[in-house]
Amino acid sequence: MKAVHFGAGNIGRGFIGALLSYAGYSVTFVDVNEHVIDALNKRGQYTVTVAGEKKETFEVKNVEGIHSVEGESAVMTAVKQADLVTTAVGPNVLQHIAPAIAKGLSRRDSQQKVNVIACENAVRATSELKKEIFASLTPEEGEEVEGIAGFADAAVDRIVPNVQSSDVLAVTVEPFYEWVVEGSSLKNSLGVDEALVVDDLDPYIERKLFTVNTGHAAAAYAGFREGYKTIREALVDDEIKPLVRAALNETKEVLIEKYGFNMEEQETYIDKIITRFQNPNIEDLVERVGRGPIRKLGAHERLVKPACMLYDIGKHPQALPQTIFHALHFHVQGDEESERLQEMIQTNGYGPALAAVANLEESHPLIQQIEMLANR
Ligand SMILES: NC(=O)C1=CN([C@@H]2O[C@H](COP(=O)(O)OP(=O)(O)OC[C@H]3O[C@@H](n4cnc5c(N)ncnc54)[C@H](O)[C@@H]3O)[C@@H](O)[C@H]2O)C=CC1
Ligand SMILES: O=P(O)(O)OC[C@H]1O[C@](O)(CO)[C@@H](O)[C@@H]1O
Repeated sequence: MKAVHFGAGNIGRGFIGALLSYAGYSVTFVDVNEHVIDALNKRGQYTVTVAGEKKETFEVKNVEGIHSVEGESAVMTAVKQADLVTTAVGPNVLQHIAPAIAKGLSRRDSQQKVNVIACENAVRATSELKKEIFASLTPEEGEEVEGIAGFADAAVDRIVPNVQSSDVLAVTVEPFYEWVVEGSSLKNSLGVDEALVVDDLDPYIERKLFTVNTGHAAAAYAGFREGYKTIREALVDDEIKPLVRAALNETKEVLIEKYGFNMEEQETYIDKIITRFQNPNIEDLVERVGRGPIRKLGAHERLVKPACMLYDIGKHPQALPQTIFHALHFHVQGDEESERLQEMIQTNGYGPALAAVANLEESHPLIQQIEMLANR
């Protein structure tokens, strides 16, 4: 079985690539980072360190790389021959890789099926990728591709921090992982026993995004504001851990209301996730977890969406707006979104800046609450 995976970064190497290789796929990584691609081709394998109570390492074998720009025709050929195409490039990059995937898919043998799965932290990222792919195809090509390619949405959960190492391929992961794939869209069997294939992804993706990612963001943005370097340091703070829990209690209400999750199960899920954030064997920087604040403050994202859902049912969230207010202070040199956000705030103020990035009216109660926090 052949897989082509776009994005040989933390999740690409530390989670999806490793899982696929273990399941028997040969994995061709496509990336813009030539050092990573050269190293993959030179060595054909890399080391993953699992940071549990005991550190364990294993080798991911049967891998190679293609540079996405220089190797454009090789990318097309790889997609043309693949059984599976996956991505972990970041939701905003999907539009840039879509044309190459479209080219490869449109040149396939019409009998040979393929699955496409975007493994990004976003609700229904594969559906977004599919739209971008079809935008590059003629109606005839689109019809052909629709017949042979299964576009399955997915949720990915594993904390994979940045590591400082002289080995460009080295990656450290937490022991926990969960890959949930919506089975109804698959065109053929995924062949990965570790993947959880479900009929309806919505409850899984929203539960994950509004618990793991909301909680992580709450720790990162409050931690950044208080001057902490890592998530673990932030969670030792007397005020930050209660804020994270309060934010997750608010998203818990949304999840119970929308999907009927069991209260106790959700509380156990929250406890487990906070314990994962505090993993003493992982150094995860608040700058990594908070990166890209404009995307994270989007209308369908981990902070604004659950807050708005609470207002919609007549509730008055406190911890989520407080977290959003912290997020509006996130400013890291080199994080282009954080720099742009600060410029927007300086020009227009907190409320209008949030209204613009979250696509809300300035009269929305969340914007009013942010203005109140800003004027305190
Ligand atoms: N790191 C984590 O703990 C988790 C990350 N995710 C999601 O996984 C996705 C990737 O995140 P990470 O692996 O952490 O980021 P990363 O920055 O480590 O990896 C992204 C990779 O994509 C590559 N890339 C960028 N533009 C490209 C292009 N045009 N063509 C090909 N490759 C390109 C980058 O060079 C990089 O190697 C994101 O959507 C993130 O939300 C999801 C769960 C956990
Ligand atoms: O910043 P992104 O793109 O969501 O990806 C990094 C993510 O990885 C995690 O650390 C673990 O899933 C998230 O909480 C964090 O948001």
